[in-house]
Amino acid sequence: MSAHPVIVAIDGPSGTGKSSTSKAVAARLGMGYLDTGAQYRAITWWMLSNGVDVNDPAAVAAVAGKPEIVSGTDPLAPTITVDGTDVAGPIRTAEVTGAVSAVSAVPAVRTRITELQRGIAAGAPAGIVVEGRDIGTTVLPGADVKIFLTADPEARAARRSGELRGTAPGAPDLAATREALIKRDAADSGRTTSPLAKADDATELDTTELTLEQVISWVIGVVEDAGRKQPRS
Ligand SMILES: Nc1ncnc2c1ncn2[C@@H]1O[C@H](COP(=O)(O)OP(=O)(O)OP(=O)(O)O)[C@@H](O)[C@H]1O
Ligand SMILES: Nc1ccn([C@H]2C[C@H](O)[C@@H](COP(=O)(O)O)O2)c(=O)n1
Repeated sequence: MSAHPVIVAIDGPSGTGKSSTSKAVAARLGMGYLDTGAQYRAITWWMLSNGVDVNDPAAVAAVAGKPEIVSGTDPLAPTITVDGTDVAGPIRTAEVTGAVSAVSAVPAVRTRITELQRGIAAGAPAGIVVEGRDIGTTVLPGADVKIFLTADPEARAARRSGELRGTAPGAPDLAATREALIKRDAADSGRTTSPLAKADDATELDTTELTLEQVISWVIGVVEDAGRKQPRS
């Protein structure tokens, strides 16, 4: 048996396949799964729903401790609630996507959400795959496995655009999707507190030319290797 439940950090920009890969890896290995972007989206949704000016960092910071955000970590049925309300749908609107980078750049928001994430990871009995932007660098610097996924903006925009066309009538075209994605990456990488970044000890995988199944298999291989290397108890 492993000395402790394995913790896997998967970071990278939007559309690189973090969520799809993390969910599948966690499900196949019987681990928990945490989508940290959903938590930042949830607090952003709450700010917008409560009339907080998301472009005023002081106003956001003043109420950052108010909403109660609860994440369910079953990879086959991940959930997210704010003050008891299921927000899995509302957090994916264009309005939330457009505001989330500003809200998540506020240090008080990051402190609050980081504490939440660390608590969830520490309490995961079978280990957990945590995906986001700063998991390997800041949230869980001691993670057993750190992976940083990348892909060309064109591939990422095509993936997102296909996904949006399938679910949202009147969704933005490929060029608009690419532009929005690059803008969000720049904001997430450029913020002062805990920006999107590869940890020095993370392994980078470019997924541009890979199928989702190839990425999943590669990550499972890395996680299984790390489990084998753990000291036995
Ligand atoms: N290697 C791949 N090849 C083709 N499509 C992929 C690949 N990886 C993911 N996808 C598809 O791309 C879309 C975006 O993937 P996913 O949501 O997992 O990315 P993400 O990195 O979590 O993005 P975000 O940070 O914005 O949530 C999904 O429709 C997914 O099925
Ligand atoms: N660890 C994280 C995860 C996410 N964010 C912010 C920045 C993203 O643009 C936004 C939404 O994430 P997504 O749902 O697209 O994965 O949340 C962050 O700052 N740190």
